[in-house]
Amino acid sequence: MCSIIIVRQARDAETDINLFYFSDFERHNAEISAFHLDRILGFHRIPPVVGRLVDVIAEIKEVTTDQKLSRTFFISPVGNMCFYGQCAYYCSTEHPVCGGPRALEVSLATMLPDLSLAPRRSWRSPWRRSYSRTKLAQWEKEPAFCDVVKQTPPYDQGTRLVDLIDMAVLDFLMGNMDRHHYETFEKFGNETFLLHLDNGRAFGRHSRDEHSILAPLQQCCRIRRSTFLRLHLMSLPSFRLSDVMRESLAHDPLAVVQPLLSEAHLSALDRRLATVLKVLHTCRDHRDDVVYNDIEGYHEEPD
Ligand SMILES: Nc1ncnc2c1ncn2[C@@H]1O[C@H](COP(=O)(O)OP(=O)(O)OP(=O)(O)O)[C@@H](O)[C@H]1O
Ligand SMILES: [Mn+2]
Repeated sequence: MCSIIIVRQARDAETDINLFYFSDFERHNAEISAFHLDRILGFHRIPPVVGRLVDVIAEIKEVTTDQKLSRTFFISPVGNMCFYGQCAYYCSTEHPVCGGPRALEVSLATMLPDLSLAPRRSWRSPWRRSYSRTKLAQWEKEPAFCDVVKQTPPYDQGTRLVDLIDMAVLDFLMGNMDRHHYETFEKFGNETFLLHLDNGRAFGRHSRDEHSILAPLQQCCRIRRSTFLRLHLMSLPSFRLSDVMRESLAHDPLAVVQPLLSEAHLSALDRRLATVLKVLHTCRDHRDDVVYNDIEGYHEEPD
């Protein structure tokens, strides 16, 4: 296990609407919830992430061999054991990580094989956001941007484009604007799946939907048939996405402390799913090449 994210924000707090997405905190419950959502959507592209209650004193302070980390522990005015560690941003007394008084919620991600055994390649997403407060990215200015992408390797062959659109659907549902890159295992070349790593900035807002995250779907009007069928299934009352997510997240060890996602975040999932299906409906009204058939021999199609 590796890749720890620590609780920084109350579960119900919404990200400040005046913050750029790149200034948002990363949330441990978002990493956990993203793993569950990715699996429920049938993608299986996020390595398992699980919640744990860690004892700040017994499991960090008393066992660390890192002198620099050790020196950042302190007891807060209300008697909680806190630390701030060493990093470029948010590592100061003003941004402490505190136990209550010593228990701390964290997420742990399954460690991928070492890079020496399974090298990975990082790809810039064509729909990445500009990291500037003033500049627009090319995809925000050009309505026919997808036509360019479709002719550009590796998106001109195989499943890469529909895989990217799967990732956009996942990100729209959980409100993740922070998908600038994605990774693949080098060994499989371009005939491979995408890894959906780094989901800590998802589930920041439940009262707003960020439509621009859906740009790849909206601009390309293309989707895997398996994804389309799964989305349709999750919109039916007996398989409602929010219900399946609630049930799935209840299995996480942290669920006994408090639900991993608040009800507001769960119902945002249903609302956003309806939006994705609406976009697909509009696409299918205008084009007949929307559905990429990745499951031959299955004949039923939802409306
Ligand atoms: N489960 C994992 N196992 C092994 N390596 C991982 C895992 N998850 C992420 N990584 C690697 O750790 C690095 C940082 O991860 P991540 O992107 O989540 O952090 P970040 O601080 O948000 O980075 P960035 O600023 O690039 O967005 C990346 O190089 C990624 O490949
Ligand atoms: Mn990141």
